[in-house]
Amino acid sequence: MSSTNIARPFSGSRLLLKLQRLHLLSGASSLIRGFRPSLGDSLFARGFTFRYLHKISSPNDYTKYYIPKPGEVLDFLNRHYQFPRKTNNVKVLKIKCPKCRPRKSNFFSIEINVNDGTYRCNECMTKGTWKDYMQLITKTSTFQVINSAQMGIGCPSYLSNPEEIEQYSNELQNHLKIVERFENDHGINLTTLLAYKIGIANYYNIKPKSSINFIDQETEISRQDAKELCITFPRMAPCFDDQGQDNALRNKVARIKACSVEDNEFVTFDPPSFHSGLFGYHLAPLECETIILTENEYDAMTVYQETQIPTICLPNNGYQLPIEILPLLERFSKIYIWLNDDVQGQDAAEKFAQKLGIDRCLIVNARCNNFDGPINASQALAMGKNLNEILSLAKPLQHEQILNFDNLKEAVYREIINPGQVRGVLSKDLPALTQILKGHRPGELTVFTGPTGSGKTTILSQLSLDYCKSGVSTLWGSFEISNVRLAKKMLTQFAGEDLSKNPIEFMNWAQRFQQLPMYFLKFFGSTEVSTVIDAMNHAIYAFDVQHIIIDNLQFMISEQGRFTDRWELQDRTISAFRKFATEKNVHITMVVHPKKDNRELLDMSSIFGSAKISQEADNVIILQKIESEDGDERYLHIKKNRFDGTLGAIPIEFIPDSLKIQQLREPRSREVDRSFAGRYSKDMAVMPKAGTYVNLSPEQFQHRKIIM
Ligand SMILES: Nc1ncnc2c1ncn2[C@@H]1O[C@H](COP(=O)(O)OP(=O)(O)OP(=O)(O)O)[C@@H](O)[C@H]1O
Repeated sequence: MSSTNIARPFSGSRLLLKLQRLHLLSGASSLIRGFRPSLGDSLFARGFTFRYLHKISSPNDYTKYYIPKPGEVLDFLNRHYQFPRKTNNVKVLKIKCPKCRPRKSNFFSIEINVNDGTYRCNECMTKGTWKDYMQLITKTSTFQVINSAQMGIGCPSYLSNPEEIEQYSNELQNHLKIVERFENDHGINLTTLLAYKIGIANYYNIKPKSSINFIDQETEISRQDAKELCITFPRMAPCFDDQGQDNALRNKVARIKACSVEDNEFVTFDPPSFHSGLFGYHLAPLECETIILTENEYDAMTVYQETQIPTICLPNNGYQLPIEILPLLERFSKIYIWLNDDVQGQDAAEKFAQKLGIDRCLIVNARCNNFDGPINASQALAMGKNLNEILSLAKPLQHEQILNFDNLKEAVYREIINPGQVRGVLSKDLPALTQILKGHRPGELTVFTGPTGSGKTTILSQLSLDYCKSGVSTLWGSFEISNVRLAKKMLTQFAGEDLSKNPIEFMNWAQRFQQLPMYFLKFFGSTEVSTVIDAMNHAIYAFDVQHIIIDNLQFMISEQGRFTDRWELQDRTISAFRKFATEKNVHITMVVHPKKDNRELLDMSSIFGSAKISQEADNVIILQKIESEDGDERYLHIKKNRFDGTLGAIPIEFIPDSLKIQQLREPRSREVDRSFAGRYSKDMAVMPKAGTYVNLSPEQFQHRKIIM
């Protein structure tokens, strides 16, 4: 490869000027710090320099447009023991200055505005925005959230040569059938495809288990990779190329999303780990102030084709706007957010508007109050709607505490026509769990308990992976076992096989795994609740986390509260997590150990601590273990379900190779099932489908019988 074409990492003052023009300076310091000329010719070094943008995850990554939510400033101050004093102005509080050396004269010298978080010290004259204050107070070490790639699982560099990647778009015109398909199925014409640099390339092993392993002459296991023709959707990022003739700041491919031509369900990213870049970013000229953000590539191309306004889409599969791309959007003063006009899409749109700064965002509703209107831009085009008109009706996000009937009406209607989305994300591995709980919903607290070593972590690992594969961004707080052990368990479950028996497949599965929105807290053992909450807050802002698993409560608060009652500390902790789940609209699953007693079956009263834990929980699941002549039998026993009250139990079996559980289709021991159901006849009396006991309506309950 000739070195003259290599895009070099950012350096020099010219670059700083250009970045200033682009409003990218907040990321620039980290870029300069990330400059590593000694990396030589490695793929990592040959790639594009914007990878350095996502090195730092700290409050500094907040956009300058960020405005704290109502109550956020006070909540943060209390959590960090700042105990503010009142002033004559209700909007202004006095707090200590972290920069001034504590003296009597400068006590409470900072005045902070509780609405926007701006502050000023009357002693040292330091002043700044809310993000500056958060950074002053919070130690960066608090934000210890990592992903699987940072744990060494997966592949850090490109799968293909970055120079080859740049050529993919030239291939499109050799595949006219694919171009025709875009035109006929989506109304997207060749000019638009070329503008977005849509390409064609071969990728390997996109479909799970598609490669073939065989033993060659030397009796070594080899693998034959399965080739897949893919449509490529490039994510573009600005890159400084000072080897070029005009020293220009260009847009280069930072990452590729490749979708199988045969079946667009099969998708891979190259490189697999996240790199900051956006589909269609290059279409926004330097002076451009407005941009549209859509859900996917098809919507982006449709909107651009119809409006000629630069349009980008979310960079990953699912509702995630990673913190690394915020600097790319910093230069726009107006951002239209055009996601699906349904419950999940509008929830995400509001969250993104908050993240990007509500004052510069407008939310597009494709339906435009028309109940049978289109759900997204692609449908709007297919229905012959005028996309410019839809865009012109976009509205800013309402202040959270001011709701008028119109807002409510639209939201209620969205819930009525999308009951499935209200019920939550379905479990693919355990349909019986969906049958009882109806789905995995944001804003809820699930308490999970069971005897020691009965498989709680194993089941939660599997379930969290199950939801994560459906796009639920997940954060694991494993306070008892190390993240590496947990990730190894999860990877085995993800592959569905014992990879130690088939190590040749490791890299293939690891690459897939690292593309999931799965994050881990680095804390281990006893950790202060406020520190954990800070990190959870950060993970929600940075990675749009929707599900948080705490394993387990006792380990997290062990060695704390020595002088206070342990039960009281536990109650306070559970209340804090309950409040957090509701306020941040995330699902928290908390593992709580049971009390030590001799009962064979656990009950609500078996949960360690006071009754507050089960009162605060929306769902209580007990992993029951019953000894029988054929070994032990386990059940997932749903003891509380605030959503619709359905309770039940699911007999499960364990598959040691994949470390997964599955619901038992044929009861192994009828006697055990009969005795279990007998004891819990209030919760369950009938077996409507093999493998599940679900409770009955009061009328049916009169005539209950056990069907086996
Ligand atoms: N249903 C099951 N049947 C048999 N073995 C299981 C089952 N589930 C998990 N195991 C195995 O039992 C061991 C302990 O599992 P796990 O760590 O998930 O239990 P736990 O309940 O979380 O433990 P602890 O109470 O220590 O937190 C693991 O080796 C796991 O592979």
